[in-house]
Formats: sequence, structure tokens, C-alpha cells
Amino acid sequence: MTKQRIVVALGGNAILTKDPTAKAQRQAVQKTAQALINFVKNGDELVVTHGNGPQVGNLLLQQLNSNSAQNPAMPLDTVGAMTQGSIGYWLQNALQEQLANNAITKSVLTIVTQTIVASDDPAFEHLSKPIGPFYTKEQLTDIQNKYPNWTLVEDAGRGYRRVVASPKPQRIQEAAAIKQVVDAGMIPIVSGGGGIPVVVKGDQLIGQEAVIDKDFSAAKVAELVDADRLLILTSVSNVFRHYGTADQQALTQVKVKELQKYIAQKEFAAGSMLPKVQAALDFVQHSGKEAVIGSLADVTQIIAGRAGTIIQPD
Ligand SMILES: Nc1ncnc2c1ncn2[C@@H]1O[C@H](COP(=O)(O)OP(=O)(O)O)[C@@H](O)[C@H]1O
Ligand SMILES: NC(=O)OP(=O)(O)O
Repeated sequence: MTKQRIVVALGGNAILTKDPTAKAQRQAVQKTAQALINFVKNGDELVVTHGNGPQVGNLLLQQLNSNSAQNPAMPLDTVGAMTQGSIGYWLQNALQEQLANNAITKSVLTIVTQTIVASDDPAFEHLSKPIGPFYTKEQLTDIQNKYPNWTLVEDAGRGYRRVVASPKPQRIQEAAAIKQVVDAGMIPIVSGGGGIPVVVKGDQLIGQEAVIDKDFSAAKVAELVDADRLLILTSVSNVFRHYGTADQQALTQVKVKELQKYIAQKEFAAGSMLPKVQAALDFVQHSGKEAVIGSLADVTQIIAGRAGTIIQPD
């Protein structure tokens, strides 16, 4: 098999499924690393990125619940950076273990990544990115009373979640470093949680109260490193038409034009599947290569081309 440069994006909800403990999230990441090592064994170059929606929201809640003058809650950009550290650590640790098991000498490193966004991005006014835990309809009034400045929305039939601003990624501040690390044959974990959102002000980069969609950032990373494939791993086996209905239908192979038609027909929920489909399309259209969207649990099958939704150029 020819050697490829592959960008793998792991969803925050795929890492944190039901059990929010560090142990359970590490286990999910360890299983993924066990599968991803097959790329490395094949001689492929791997670039890893990940989401942080559930994790950044949970950490923010911990901060808010123990907020005091002596120990103040950190702002969202800083909490996002913390999740790059924690999830990056789990991934780095798990990949290093797999490399050692397979007697492969290769460096893995997590790069704290800032993503430049536009200060006038309309997303700052239209909150759309779900973060943190899911709440039931019955819990809504209590939550809204406790956190009156939160906006809560229904998230893809799974319950209600807080939403925050999610500006589009424009550029990756650490782009040159990422490219050098990949070209040097190392495995970088980059743009965690879509990257820490910053805006340019003169010589300064100013952190923003926002969470970037990691799927859009993953497409930027893939473009940056000139990837041969983009894998978006989440918690569902496929992209579905008529999702959540008795008629739901898994897409296995789909071309750009067909997928665009389904977007126009509003088949994919905003804030969950829609950004993945849009990011995959963006990559396929720019590169002329394939993207795959599928389940973290099926990663071995996806690598073999036997699972997930494969998005192909027309
Ligand atoms: N048409 C669709 N096909 C598949 N999944 C969909 C669709 N529309 C909405 N979804 C939802 O999108 C979810 C994946 O998005 P999300 O949980 O945000 O991903 P992540 O793993 O990146 O955190 C699925 O678990 C599913 O509930
Ligand atoms: N930042 C981000 O997009 O996270 P999720 O993949 O967890 O939604």
C-alpha cells in the first residue's frame, strides 16, 4: 500500500461518551491509538487533532462552581488551552505506548495551537457551538436560573446543551512549526478543540471567549500539511440521511455534488454532523482526495476502507 499523510480528527463526544472520568476517556483514546498505530506501521505519516466540546464545558463548570477571588474561574480561551493539554497528554501517552509496543522509534508531541479568527466574525453574535454536559428538558429551568447568561439549545436529539460562539478558523498561528514537525517524521497532536481562538491586534494575539469547531480546523490542518486523507472520527458509524427517523439510511460512499444536495435538504444537524460534512467537503474539493467520517469504535475497519462514509471528488 502506498504511504500516505493522514490527518485524523477525534470528536470530543467520541472520546467522552457516557463516562466522563479521566479513566474512561483515556481508555477511549488508548483504543484509538491501538488502531492508529497501524498507519505508522504501514509507513504513513500521522497528524492528530481532536475536539473538546464536552471536556471544555465540563472544565468550565468546575471552574465556575469553585469560583472565588483567591481561585478565580479562568476564561474560555484559557480553559480551551487546558483541554489541549489534558487531551493532548492522553493521546501522546497512548500513542507513545503503542510505538513502544511495536518497537517503533518516533516522537509524538502535542503543540499548543492558536487559531486566528476574525474579530468581526458574525459567529460572536450567533452562538452555535454546544459544549459541556447534556441536560434534560426537566433540568432546563434550574440550569437557566443558575446560569442566567447561558444560551441553551437542543443538540441533535440528545438533550440540551450550552452553546458558545464558534468563529471560523482563518489561519493557524503555529503553521510553520507544525509543518516542520510533520516533515521531520514526528507525530504531532495539533489544533486541539479547533485551536485556541485568538484575534490579531497589532503585535498581539488576544484570546477569545469561543470554541472553534475542530472539524473546520481539521480541514485547515489537512490543507496545511497537504494531507492525502482526512479521517473524522465521531460517535456514529456513518453520515445518515433522514437521521433519527425510522427511514434513516447510512451513506457509505458519496460524491461531492450528492452530499451538497443533502446539505441543501437540511439532512445534517448544525453544531454536530453539518460541520463534519462541510469540513470533509472542503478538504475533498481543495485536494481532490478522499475524506472519511465514521465511528471512533470502527477505526480499524475504517482504515481498511470497510466502514464509515467515504466522501469522494466528483
Ligand atoms: N445526519 C446525521 N448523520 C449522523 N449523525 C448525525 C446526523 N445529524 C446529527 N447527527 C449527530 O451528530 C453527532 C456527531 O456530532 P458530535 O457529537 O458533535 O461529534 P464529536 O464526536 O465531534 O463531538 C452524532 O452522534 C449524531 O447524534
Ligand atoms: N471543538 C470541537 O469542535 O469539539 P467537538 O469535536 O467535541 O465538538
